[in-house]
Amino acid sequence: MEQQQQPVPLSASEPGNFVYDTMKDRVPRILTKCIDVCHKKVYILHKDFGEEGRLDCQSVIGQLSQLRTEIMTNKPLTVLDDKLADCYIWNNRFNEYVSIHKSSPSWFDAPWLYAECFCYRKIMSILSKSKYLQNFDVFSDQKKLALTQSLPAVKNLTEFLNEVSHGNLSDSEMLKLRFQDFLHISLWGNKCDLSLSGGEENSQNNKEPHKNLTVLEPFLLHDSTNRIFAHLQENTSKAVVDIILDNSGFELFTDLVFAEFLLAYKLATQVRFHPKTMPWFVSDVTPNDFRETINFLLHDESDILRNLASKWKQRLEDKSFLLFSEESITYFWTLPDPFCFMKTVSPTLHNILENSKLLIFKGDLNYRKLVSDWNWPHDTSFCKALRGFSPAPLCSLRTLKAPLVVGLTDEDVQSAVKKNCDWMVTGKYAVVQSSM
Ligand SMILES: O=P(O)(O)OC[C@@]1(O)O[C@H](CO)[C@@H](O)[C@@H]1O
Ligand SMILES: [Mn+2]
Repeated sequence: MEQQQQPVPLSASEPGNFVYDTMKDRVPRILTKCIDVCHKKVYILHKDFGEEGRLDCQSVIGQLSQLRTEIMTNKPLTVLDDKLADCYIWNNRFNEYVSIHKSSPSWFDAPWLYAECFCYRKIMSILSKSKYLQNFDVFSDQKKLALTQSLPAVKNLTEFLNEVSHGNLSDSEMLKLRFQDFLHISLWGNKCDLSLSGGEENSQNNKEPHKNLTVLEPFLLHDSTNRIFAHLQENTSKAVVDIILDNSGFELFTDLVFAEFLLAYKLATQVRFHPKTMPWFVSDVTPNDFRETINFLLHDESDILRNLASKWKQRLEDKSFLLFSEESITYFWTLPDPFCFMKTVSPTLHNILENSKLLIFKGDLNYRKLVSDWNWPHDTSFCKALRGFSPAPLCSLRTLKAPLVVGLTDEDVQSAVKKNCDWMVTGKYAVVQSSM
């Protein structure tokens, strides 16, 4: 029996793979877009705040440019000197790394999860120290555009939800089929991600996301949907479901629609949403994005969208939708830590999740953190890869955009490799995996 290698964290230390290309090309390209966005602010800040405003903006641009150069030339990461609540935790991670490795982490040699997350935390640090850009979301315009360009799909999905709501789902088999539809629509909504696209527009161009879902089935390498449905059908008296969100725009809309379906058909009594506490991986949802999305739909010219958005506004008021926005709870989601550290690092959040009936983790970065971003053998069980993280029954709805995956058989892997050598990193393939 060959001794299985101990899995290790992915890193960009070896050229010629997706992780290396991400740090060498895609992350610098995302930073260039940030710099361009800030350049457009110089004129406005100069007009509104004179020379002081212009200099403040130029200083941010200079620091972002320096960050980009440091990444591209594999310089060491640094400690942070901002006043944000999690600053000490990041500096603890830096010092822990130095004490183990006897040298500072560098952008290509540090674990990829640490380095990539640190890049977005560094952007936040630079903006937080500026006088006039400290609350500026440098990704805001890209996230707004992603939503407006997905409007045709948003409208068609709303019509589908209305049709289903007027249909008869008393039959459990019909309910299961519609559950499958809305879960899969939320899953495939994860393709709309601006980090993988390097910030390039990546909205939902399939205008009828609820049709031809069967066409996508060959790309769904593992599907625990029925197991998840069975779990939600058990004792539905008090059923809190948590959605740990990923991308704003179309994906957020599909998550809201899925949550609406769960509540309308009594598969949940409350849905709690977990956004990121700061702008993250370009398109990840902040509390502001969540509120602005509902507010944007509230003012759409179509009454079906306005009606749905006003229902969701009401749900936020009656708490059947609950949005976590308090930084003392949300900060964990933007740390570099694998989720198996949550109980120690953020016991408050872990306690909250322990009251859940089901935790739904959306997207690739959350998957990476569920499995510690380690290069596990593909046939490692999903539960083993969680390394003991289980505050409640959980599942992951993930389109594959990073070179790691667990819970697959050899034939699953071989058939995907045959079709597309980049099968793990294009977002074309997906898994629905659960701890149950
Ligand atoms: O979490 P998401 O939005 O599904 O994907 C995030 C992502 O685009 O960024 C990282 C690479 O830059 C990978 O985890 C993945 O490709
Ligand atoms: Mn994302």
